[in-house]
Amino acid sequence: MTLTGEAQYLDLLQRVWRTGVARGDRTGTGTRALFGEMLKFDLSDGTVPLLTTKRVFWKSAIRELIWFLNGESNIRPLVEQGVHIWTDWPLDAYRKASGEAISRDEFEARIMADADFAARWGELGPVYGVQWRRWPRFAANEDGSYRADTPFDQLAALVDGLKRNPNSRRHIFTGWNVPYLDQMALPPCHMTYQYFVADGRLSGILYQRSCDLGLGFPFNIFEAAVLIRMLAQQCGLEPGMLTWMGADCHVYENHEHLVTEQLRRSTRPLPRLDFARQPADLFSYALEDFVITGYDPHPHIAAPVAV
Ligand SMILES: Nc1nc(=O)c2c([nH]1)NC[C@@H]1CN(c3ccc(C(=O)N[C@@H](CCC(=O)O)C(=O)O)cc3)CN21
Ligand SMILES: O=c1ccn([C@H]2C[C@H](O)[C@@H](COP(=O)(O)O)O2)c(=O)[nH]1
Repeated sequence: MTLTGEAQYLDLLQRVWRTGVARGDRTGTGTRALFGEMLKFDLSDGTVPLLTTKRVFWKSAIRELIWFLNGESNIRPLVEQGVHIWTDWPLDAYRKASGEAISRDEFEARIMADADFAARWGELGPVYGVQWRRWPRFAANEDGSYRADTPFDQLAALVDGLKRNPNSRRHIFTGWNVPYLDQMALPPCHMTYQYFVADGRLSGILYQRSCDLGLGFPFNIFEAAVLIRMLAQQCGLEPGMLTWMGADCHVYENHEHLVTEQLRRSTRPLPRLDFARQPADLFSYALEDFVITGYDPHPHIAAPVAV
């Protein structure tokens, strides 16, 4: 039987948990993993893959997506909006550098209160937003040396390309800027996006090199779908399919309670997304523009994030 929608995710979660290979990992937590998986979500009926077998904080996800689209790389604007998902990495760096046993709440309070502190300690490096909107670019001098040129806006170029040349097979953007990876708090996980226009519909593929199925996936798949919807709205297209390709698909060993509980639950209909208005461009959306209806999830399941 071919699984659709959220059932595919639950199936993957179960297969990874039951049959995944045990692997040590960078964080020291331990994972079970399968390599090379694909899931497909039909967006053409207006629904979005926002999981129903646990509550997903979709407003945080949209705020993160808007933060990427704004080209941001500092946690301060997220923290100011009550989004905590990126705090642990700068917090860990600060604790190691200062030796202070500062709590997460205190750290976030300082980030909000003190702009200089935020500039020094809230920075994630040239992560997603920077590469999406300001990929560094160089121009050759006559003597063969290079000088910095204006950065390249991959997202603006993508929208332009989708409008001007829908049949192109080159509608791609990526955060994987190899020489800058070691300056990033974390190299991109949802790293490459490609789009396809046919019969007036926009489809997309997300290639994710590394996926925390418990905590990362629910945000990643929803944001990838929302981005297709935004691009489609901007380009006068209808939504098509979202294909998700996961390379290292893992479940952290300390997420057993999440897996067990979530697999016990039955899926409910996926919610739909509508837009309250048509913003002028891809970079002018606000949270209020996203109207989610029919979201009736099972309760949230808390799980620790591996840092
Ligand atoms: N191990 C790991 N997993 C990830 O998913 C992940 C990283 N690291 N590092 C970078 C980003 C940050 N992202 C995160 C980080 C934390 C949550 C998280 O804790 N989510 C909880 C609570 C959300 C909230 O409080 O708003 C959840 O239940 O969804 C989700 C995504 C995705 N990424
Ligand atoms: O959007 C994201 C960001 C991160 N993750 C997960 C995947 C891994 O568990 C970690 C990153 O660790 P690496 O050692 O760099 O692979 O974060 C995610 O699922 N989604």
